[in-house]
Amino acid sequence: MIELKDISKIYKTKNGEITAVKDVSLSINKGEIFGIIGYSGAGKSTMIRLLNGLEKPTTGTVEVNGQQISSITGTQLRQARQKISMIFQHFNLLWSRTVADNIAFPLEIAGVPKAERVTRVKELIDLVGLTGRENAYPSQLSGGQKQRVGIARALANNPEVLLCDEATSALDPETTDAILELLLDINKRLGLTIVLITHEMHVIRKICRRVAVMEAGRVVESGDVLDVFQNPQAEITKNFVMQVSGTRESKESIEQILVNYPTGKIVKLTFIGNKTEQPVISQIIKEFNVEVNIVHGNITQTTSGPYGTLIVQIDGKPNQVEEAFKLLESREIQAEVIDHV
Ligand SMILES: Nc1ncnc2c1ncn2[C@@H]1O[C@H](COP(=O)(O)OP(=O)(O)OP(=O)(O)O)[C@@H](O)[C@H]1O
Repeated sequence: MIELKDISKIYKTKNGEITAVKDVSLSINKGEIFGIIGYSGAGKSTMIRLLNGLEKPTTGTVEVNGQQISSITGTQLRQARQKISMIFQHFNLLWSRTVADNIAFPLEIAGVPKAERVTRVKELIDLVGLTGRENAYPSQLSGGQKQRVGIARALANNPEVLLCDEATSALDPETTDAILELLLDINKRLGLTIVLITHEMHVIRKICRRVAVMEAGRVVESGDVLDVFQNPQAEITKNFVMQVSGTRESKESIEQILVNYPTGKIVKLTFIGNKTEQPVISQIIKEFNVEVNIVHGNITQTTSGPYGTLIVQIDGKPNQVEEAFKLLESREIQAEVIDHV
């Protein structure tokens, strides 16, 4: 559906060249929700602009829905862009138009006749849950409602791809979740391909099936969300995963435990899928006569299943601790010994 091949984007500025995107190759499947995560300056916005043809890559090719966006121009590009819609962090609504008229705007531009527009706007208002608010102005809406208008407007011309540029970054956590649920629902109902950029792992965890992690213009890691959560490779990915596993907060407790309990091992266990439901801790206590102190525990849902982390101190005779590790390994539970913070 979307193919990025060896993309680099170099901006020429007064102060020299800036490489915003470097050697990126990515494949995004039709109908999937794909996340691109990175801190500020990683190159995410540039990636979005390359995907919708607002920027041309310096090298490499961008193909969307069978069309090489990176090489077409003029009418051809305008037509292709009608099938690539976008929602924004600050909604970008027209403040002097009502909800219904904002949603009708792209239909007017596409030359859709009035009667058809009215029907379509009604459908879209129902789809995003804004029934009853048709005649309100953006200034009378909450942030979540504004983003619902943004989503309805983006869907007006039946796009194939929806690009989400930090679409929930201006919203509070509850509203963020409601908007992410709506995106998930739209993805399921319409089979729409969604690419979202964010700096929040929570967003990735909640709705993406696959993720690419960007740092300094490069994709440093990519794969299925659960795999990346269970086995993050790059340092930056580990930091992002800590955002959802809550292990960052437990740093102090681990420091304290290392001081208070110099014996035994502090271990981070990572469980995924149905392994989160196994009673392994009670089993290692019973079978190997080890002591287990729980330092931190957390379980969250991803679209591919649950993901849990548990930080424990395991103490006992060395051979028994070793046996306990073997049991964990045989259950495919990842155990990582933490010997410093
Ligand atoms: N039009 C431009 N001209 C010059 N440099 C640019 C331009 N657009 C982006 N850059 C630079 O490219 C790099 C990547 O920027 P980009 O906006 O893509 O990152 P980002 O991950 O989206 O970060 P943010 O969330 O802060 O926008 C930055 O160093 C930025 O200053």
